[in-house]
Amino acid sequence: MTLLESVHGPADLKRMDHDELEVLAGEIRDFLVDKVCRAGGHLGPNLGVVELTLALHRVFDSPRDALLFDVGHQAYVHKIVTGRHSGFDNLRQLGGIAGYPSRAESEHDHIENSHASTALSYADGLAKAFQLEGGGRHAVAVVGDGALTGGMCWEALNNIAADPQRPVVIVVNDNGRSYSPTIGGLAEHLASLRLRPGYERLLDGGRELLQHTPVVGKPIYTALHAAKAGIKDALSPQVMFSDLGLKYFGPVDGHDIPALEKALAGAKAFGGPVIVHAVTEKGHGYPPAVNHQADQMHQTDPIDPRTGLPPVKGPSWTSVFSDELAAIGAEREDVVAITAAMLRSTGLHTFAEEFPDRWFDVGIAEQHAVTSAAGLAMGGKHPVVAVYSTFLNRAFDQVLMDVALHRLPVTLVLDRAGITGPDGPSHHGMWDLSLLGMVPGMRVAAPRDAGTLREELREAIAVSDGPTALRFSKGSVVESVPAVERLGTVDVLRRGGSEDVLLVAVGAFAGLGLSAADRLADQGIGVTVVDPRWVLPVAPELVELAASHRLVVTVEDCGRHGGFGSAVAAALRDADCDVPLRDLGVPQRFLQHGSREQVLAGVGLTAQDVARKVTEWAANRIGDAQAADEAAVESPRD
Ligand SMILES: Cc1ncc(C[n+]2csc(CCOP(=O)(O)OP(=O)(O)O)c2C)c(N)n1
Ligand SMILES: CC(=O)[C@@H](O)[C@H](O)COP(=O)(O)O
Ligand SMILES: [Mg+2]
Repeated sequence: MTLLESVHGPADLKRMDHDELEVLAGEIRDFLVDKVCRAGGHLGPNLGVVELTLALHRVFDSPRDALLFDVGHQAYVHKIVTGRHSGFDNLRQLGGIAGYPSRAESEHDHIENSHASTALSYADGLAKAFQLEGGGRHAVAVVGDGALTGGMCWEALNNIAADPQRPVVIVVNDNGRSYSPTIGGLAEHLASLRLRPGYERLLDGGRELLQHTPVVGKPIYTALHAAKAGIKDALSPQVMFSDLGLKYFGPVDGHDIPALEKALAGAKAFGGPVIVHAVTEKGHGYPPAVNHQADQMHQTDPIDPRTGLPPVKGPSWTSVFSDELAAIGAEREDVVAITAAMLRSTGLHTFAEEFPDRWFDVGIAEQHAVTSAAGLAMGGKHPVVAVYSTFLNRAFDQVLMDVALHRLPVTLVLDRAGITGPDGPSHHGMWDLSLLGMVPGMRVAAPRDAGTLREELREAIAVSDGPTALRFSKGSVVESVPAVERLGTVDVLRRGGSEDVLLVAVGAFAGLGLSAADRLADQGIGVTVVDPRWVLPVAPELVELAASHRLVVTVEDCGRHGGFGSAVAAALRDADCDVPLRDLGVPQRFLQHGSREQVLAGVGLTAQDVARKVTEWAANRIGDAQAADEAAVESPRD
């Protein structure tokens, strides 16, 4: 039996000596490479926190002490040592263990939200609760250098530092990177701390040396001790944290278990707000990750563990956007690009390489990204802010009040819109249409293929009197889903041969709509399928089309509450059009992880499901409508 197999909980770690822990760390690394290469996941971040996680579980007493992981993508080791290593064959798969902490999986898990920069706020709240309960428990937040660039962290630090008697342990997992190297003044400050020997370590070393230096040692030590404050400021510019009222321990080698345990034990005993600055290496121990130029295997699809290479894939929504924006950038020098620490994964890297002065990485700070874009627009630029759909949630007020209120030409590009799959409930991009539908003057496009993505991106960037947004899915994209005609902004993809059913398919669901129409045609139900292209506001041509059919069905890869279907229903009401409408979309629930296809099937968003539902509705509605037509003929109104 390996040491890893002998670990069923943190207590097993506390029984090990440091030699055994070193062996265990090696076994965990081999385990991570093997399992994550097969399943995909966050290999780099987790390889970087092996020793840190072991030390945390040896010094603190989870779950009595709360170990909080910011984002949570780096919690695989935590899961391994809390009795879940057997679940890694199904990591991030339907029914398998989640890629983030999961309260349903373990009492050791707390934060399920994978949105960054929240852990310190949770820690502040938990510390207050522990204090009210009489103390004795520790709130320990592990936050990356990237997450620390998020605004919520600084709101939390301000509060955490407010009470010097309230223990909060903040462990900064500083590997110098988000996906790519972390940017900004804070990152520079952390780097300056990393480059200086830890003040405590230097003091310990000096004390040791002087106490063993006969005769002159003692007076020199006494003099140095008197000058301690000045030495401290000079040796390690930790003043930012200490000026905030936070005790600082570090920098500590994040791969040295004894050193980590010493610092964490000191922090645990301190009894107030304290920072332990652990310096780690993303991908540590696995050269293909350490040397991975783009992002040190921050998040990887299944790869060959020997080569570290993923399978070659076709064009993706992101790659099409990436190339088209760069082409637009060559034509429009007012176009600038903004990323929130996700340059490559949102496809802005091509633009950045071609126009090095016209792109900005703001850190994991979507709120700042949007309002900074508003500033750029006020300055005569046309900013393109590329974020994952789900991360736009935290910048809603900035979109509403900093951009739309001023009718500024900012274009939001929402990648990973709709069900994403393996990253679970806080990553599905199922909120954007409901949010943006509330924003006066906002225009939202949902391309259905590579061709319409290029076209609608250009249309969006051509708008100068207000905000626009584009939303598209995660993964591969088809080049073309052809239209038979265009009515205003609406593309007709298929004429149903009758006026029975109008099926309005949003974005990537165009293919789904056409497949459902094929099934319905086999049953003799004529379905006209259209792609609205610009989904918000609802186009008048769509209302006209609806009015000429007996039943309207909308299908969207977004939450139903306040989504596109709701907007169409409102537009029909406003036009006094009483054609019955049924809206299909993602149910307003938190949906667990699985593949995109599995999650969609789980909520009835397959061609078969859509065809079955339309059949039921059509049978009732069309029958009713025909009966009403016949009645009208027999006894015309007076
Ligand atoms: C609000 C938000 N924006 C973006 C992301 C995407 N994201 C996931 S992990 C990550 C980088 C985190 O860097 P860091 O905190 O340093 O952790 P590391 O991966 O280095 O361990 C980003 C940008 C996110 N999870 N949440
Ligand atoms: C943790 C995080 O927010 C991302 O790393 C997430 O895993 C999205 O990954 P994709 O880029 O594969 O959608
Ligand atoms: Mg980092």
